[in-house]
Amino acid sequence: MDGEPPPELFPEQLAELFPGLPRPLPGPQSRLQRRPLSSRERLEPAPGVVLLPDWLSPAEQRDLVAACREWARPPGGMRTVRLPRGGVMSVRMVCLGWHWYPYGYARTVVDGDGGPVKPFPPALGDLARRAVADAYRTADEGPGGVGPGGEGSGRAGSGSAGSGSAGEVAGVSGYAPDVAVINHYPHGARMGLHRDREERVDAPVVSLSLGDTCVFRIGNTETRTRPWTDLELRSGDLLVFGGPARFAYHGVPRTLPGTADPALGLVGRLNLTVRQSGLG
Ligand SMILES: O=C(O)CCC(=O)C(=O)O
Ligand SMILES: [Fe+2]
Repeated sequence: MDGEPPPELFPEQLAELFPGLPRPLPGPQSRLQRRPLSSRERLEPAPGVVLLPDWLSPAEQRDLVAACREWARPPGGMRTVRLPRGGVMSVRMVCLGWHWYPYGYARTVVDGDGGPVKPFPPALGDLARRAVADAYRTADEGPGGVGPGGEGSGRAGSGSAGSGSAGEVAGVSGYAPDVAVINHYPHGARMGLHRDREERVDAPVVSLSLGDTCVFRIGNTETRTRPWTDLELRSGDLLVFGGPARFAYHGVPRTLPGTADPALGLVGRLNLTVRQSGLG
């Protein structure tokens, strides 16, 4: 993640405030298209970006929420993140494996209680590997039934992977995730457009959503401005961005408070991104 401008500033607001600002020409990602916000089909809205709705079963979602509660405990637990220029992120965050702070990785919570970062759980690595395999599975590889829900769920492998097939996406073979960044979005929280760029390798980012629905914006690799695509992410959805989209700007303009299933027992939204740091 980077912080120019601070996360609370959105480029469309900038454009409204300063209508005279020159608009950058669409970059190589100009193929990004607007899609219906609420489609529940497998979606590949841009090369390298794959959304698999309802990838996690309700039981897996509950287990992950319970695990997040444990990971949130001190030391090295859920913290408020301060940005170098004085801003405060509206999400709260806890990391596993490596501690992300603005803007780097450390083994201890250098911008919090100084505690050691909790270990990256092997089970989360397994889940992320399965996520990447499901996301970039080509149509002719068949459903496989390895995703949560298994065969017959009508999800895994249910579409053409297009340019996203595993053989072509950087960092898929030998994918070795070692970091999880867990964000809690209380009502009203959001995350400005940024790139995940503290990692030293280009392996895909795996993102799992729990609780309230959000609007997730994925843009282009060049600028914080359009073209971008808004996707609705609901509890249980898997989003993977890799290959040409690995370093695309992305963010969460808003969550939809109260949309979570009350049975999940979660107020707000949790997002887990699993990454490969390349830090060794
Ligand atoms: O909450 C999300 O869906 C995105 C989180 C994110 O972009 C990040 O943690 O870097
Ligand atoms: Fe991010």
